Amino acid sequence: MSKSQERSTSSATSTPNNNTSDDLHNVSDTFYTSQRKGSHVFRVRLDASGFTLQRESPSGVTIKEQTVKICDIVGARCMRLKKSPRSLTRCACVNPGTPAAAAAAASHRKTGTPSRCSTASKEDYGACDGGDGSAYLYLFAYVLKKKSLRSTLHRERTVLTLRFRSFDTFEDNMREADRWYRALRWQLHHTLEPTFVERLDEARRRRILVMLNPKSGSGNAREVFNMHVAPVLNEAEVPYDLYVTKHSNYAIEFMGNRRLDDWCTILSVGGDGLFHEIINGLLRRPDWSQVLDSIALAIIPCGSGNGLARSIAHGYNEPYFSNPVLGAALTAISGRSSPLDVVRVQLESRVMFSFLSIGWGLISDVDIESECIRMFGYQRFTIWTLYRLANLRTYNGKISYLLADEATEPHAGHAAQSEQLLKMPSSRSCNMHIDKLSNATSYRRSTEYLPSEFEDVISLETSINQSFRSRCDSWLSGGSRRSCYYSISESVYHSLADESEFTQPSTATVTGLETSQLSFGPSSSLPALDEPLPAADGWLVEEGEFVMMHAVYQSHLGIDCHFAPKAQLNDGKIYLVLIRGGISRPHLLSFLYNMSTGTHLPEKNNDYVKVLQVRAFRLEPHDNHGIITVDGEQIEFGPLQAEILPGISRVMIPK
Ligand SMILES: Nc1ncnc2c1ncn2[C@@H]1O[C@H](COP(=O)(O)OP(=O)(O)OP(=O)(O)O)[C@@H](O)[C@H]1O
Repeated sequence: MSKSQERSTSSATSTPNNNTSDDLHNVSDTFYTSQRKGSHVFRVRLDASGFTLQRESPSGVTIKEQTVKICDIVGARCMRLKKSPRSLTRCACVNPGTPAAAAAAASHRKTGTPSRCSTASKEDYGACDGGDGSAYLYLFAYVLKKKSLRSTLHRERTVLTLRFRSFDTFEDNMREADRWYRALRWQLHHTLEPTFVERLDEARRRRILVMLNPKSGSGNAREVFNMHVAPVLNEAEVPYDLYVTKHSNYAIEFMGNRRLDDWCTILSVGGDGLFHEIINGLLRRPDWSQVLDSIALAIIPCGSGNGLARSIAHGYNEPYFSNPVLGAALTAISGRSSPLDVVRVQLESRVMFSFLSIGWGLISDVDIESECIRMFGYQRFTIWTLYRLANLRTYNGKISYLLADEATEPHAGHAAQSEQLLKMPSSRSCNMHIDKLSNATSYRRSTEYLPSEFEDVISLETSINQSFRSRCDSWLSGGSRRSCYYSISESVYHSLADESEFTQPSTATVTGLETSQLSFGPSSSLPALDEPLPAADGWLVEEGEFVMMHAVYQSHLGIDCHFAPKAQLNDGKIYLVLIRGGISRPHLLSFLYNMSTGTHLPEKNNDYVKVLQVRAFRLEPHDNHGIITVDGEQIEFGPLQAEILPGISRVMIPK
């Protein structure tokens, strides 16, 4: 690139001295690009709305304007070496011009893998980039797009690259890039809720506790996290501590006993069962109230049901099916949360808490009995439903309920008083980094934004396969002089060598959880389970033969089961759906079939199907057999009563 094509410094905004806060954080500059027909000019501006790129023709006419919205941007990096096909060729790290160098460069181009320079030491960089003192700012965004008019929205990774080369030395150029970087961090910071900024210090502010169940769903949660979640956390510079569960109830013990004040988000990587354990662990703490106030929960759907993840995405119009994990990862770092209703469930022997559903009869039978065909993934539910339709069972029992106030207002307050913080020793961390990933990355240059000849100065790239970025931090460490400053290598793995108190399942504790009456979380406002429910208090009753009862408080029970379309995360209502014995098979089949679209519920209750919006209910089965589930997990069979605790916890929601 000739001097005349370099970025003009005179067009840059003035240096920060004596500027107002807005001037400091709204930066703008002019970038020039090289091409045969002449240079093009880009006016680039960063403000509260995001990055705006205004492309001008050589004659000064604005040809196109694009904005990368602030809500779609996750983070940025300043780096020295631009990772481009050209630099790959130049940086073959063997003698340039030799057949080996040419072969290496060709191979890098073909596979899209980062060149060896990506992990080279900083000394190598000087040699590889030919002494170029440019600094680069990479901006990572996930932009909502449509492939075609008919297709649905999906998020596409977009990397905007700005090259700073006005100054003679790399240090000066890097200082300029850093100014943009800091302005962006400031703008991003101001999109966060107070909970995520009012922490003790910067390091703890957005730290995430990741709890991962390696056995959930088809057993690939670990790979999903490494390949698709860790890269996004790295790009956003959100540090995390990863714990891998070692046995059933591990998360309950962990959440119930550990000090949690290092984290402001708990990210559950697994299915609804793991999330259930996390909620129950938190609510068995004496300080449950403070903890639920200061920690938001998030979920990466890796289970077979994934009702909560689907409900959150649905509630906020976040695309789900195109890439559920990406959407959930972005949600986990969005800096926005919503109160979440939790239901207190009183069993004969213990109390538990639920965030999704309580079931008795057909759907619970399918949920549990289909475990034996788990290898079919989500399809197991369809297969077993058809089987159970052919062999329909009914159950005898009594269901009492208190109707919810139609005009119930969501509220986020906690009813009960909290006690002293439980002080537990900190977990030992083994400081292991995430497994190295080997796969190639396929980059697509977004022609929609910029022609490829502009790549010298400014470029936007999109990628479907994001695997290489998971080592973004170590790449930085290897390649950037500023690596200490930018690396977020403080993220740690705790699972493999962690010989903590949770290494072996504690039979005593687990058994204790199952059987003993534990008093935790908010207390009940209902009569005891063995006491009568007075009609004078508003209790109504349904009694007889039932095909099923399902009480649901999220819109979706699974990715494909839109069970309670009206339900919201925080509406203070339980949607109690009753199907009576005697319903015809075609009627039942139509009900089950339409659950995927949310059109299964009758507009008006009829003799066989009833939908009741309640705030509490009691189930008293008259048989001594059957399956009862809470959040999709089987619990002991017997009477139970449940009441809604509106907005008692918080979940992360999309921006
Ligand atoms: N390391 C582990 N080994 C065996 N079981 C585990 C382990 N960790 C957690 N579990 C148990 O696995 C159960 C199911 O986990 P999870 O909900 O993550 O997956 P899933 O059942 O496939 O998903 P869904 O609940 O959405 O159907 C949890 O209730 C938990 O008790």
